[in-house]
Amino acid sequence: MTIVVSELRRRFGGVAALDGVELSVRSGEFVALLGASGSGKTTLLRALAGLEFPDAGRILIDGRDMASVPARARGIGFVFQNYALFRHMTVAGNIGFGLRIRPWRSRPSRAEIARRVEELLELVRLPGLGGRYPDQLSGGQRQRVALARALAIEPRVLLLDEPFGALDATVRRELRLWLRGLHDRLGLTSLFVTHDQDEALELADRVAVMRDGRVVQCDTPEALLARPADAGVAGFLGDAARLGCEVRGGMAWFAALPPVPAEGVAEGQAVAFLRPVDLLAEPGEGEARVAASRQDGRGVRLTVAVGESLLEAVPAPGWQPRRGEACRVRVLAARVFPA
Ligand SMILES: Nc1ncnc2c1ncn2[C@@H]1O[C@H](COP(=O)(O)OP(=O)(O)OP(=O)(O)O)[C@@H](O)[C@H]1O
Repeated sequence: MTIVVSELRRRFGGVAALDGVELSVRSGEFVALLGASGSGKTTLLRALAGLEFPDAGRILIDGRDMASVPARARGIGFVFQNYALFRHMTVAGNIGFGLRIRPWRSRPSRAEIARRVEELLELVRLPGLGGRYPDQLSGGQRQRVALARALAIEPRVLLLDEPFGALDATVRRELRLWLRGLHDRLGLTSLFVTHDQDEALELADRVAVMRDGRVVQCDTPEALLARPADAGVAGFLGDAARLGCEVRGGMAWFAALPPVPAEGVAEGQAVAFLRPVDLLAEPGEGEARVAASRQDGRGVRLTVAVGESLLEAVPAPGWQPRRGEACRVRVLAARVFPA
């Protein structure tokens, strides 16, 4: 299923929640919607699901205009962070709900619904738990039930709004990798809202960055990090430090770092975004000093004091830096925009 959104607008009083959204999702793609709070992510997802009515613009799903298609007829499954399960219903009751409320003509038989529910419980790795009530499950299990409920109608498009927002980091990571596998296996087309950039960059084929009711860039994680469309996107992604500089003769010049190429950027005051992996700290007398060193999942990260700034950097291979040690910092890459 392809999804094409064009010129989509939705106002709430004085607020333009959607201000001309353009987005195109290919069949089978997993796209993350990433953006600050209030940028319009949930409103866009709700409009796609048919729960919100745009003031203007179009939504095409597999080429079909959705304007007059009600939510139930869109063939879309959705999971919201606070889309609570029905507490008075068992897990099996919750999962089969979407099938039981179908018009009788398309409603499967009771036996067929029971069979399908068992299949879905297997799929979300909760076999045998159909008789439990939501209160008897962990948060992660509940979200998997919500997912099974969304999948019961055999949607081709899946919309997820911070589905794992309330879970702790370890469960969250495990569930998102599992979800990505499920998406691939079922051949779904998925849109996933998050404001966790690691989640977006790890999971998605492409990430659509939203700001002020618009998609400002939609690209692969690699392309977003390497070529952010503007300073706003660059600042939002990749734990980048922001450093003032001046562009002269195709180079960006810093107060206390060596210059880097900045081709195509207008001469004058500019701002550079430097990710930790862009800065290589090497032993030796230089202007910088090691302020701190820590190990994270991606290896050793140094905090180096350079002039007035504290910057995150990676150490040269084989070097075991000590705190306070002098070093030199090489800039491997930088994204530079006019100030
Ligand atoms: N029903 C509503 N009534 C009034 N204003 C609304 C309504 N829904 C959304 N808004 C406003 O529209 C803007 C976009 O909201 P939306 O929930 O889409 O943002 P979001 O990117 O999903 O934010 P978050 O990450 O905090 O969930 C916000 O300014 C919000 O206050």
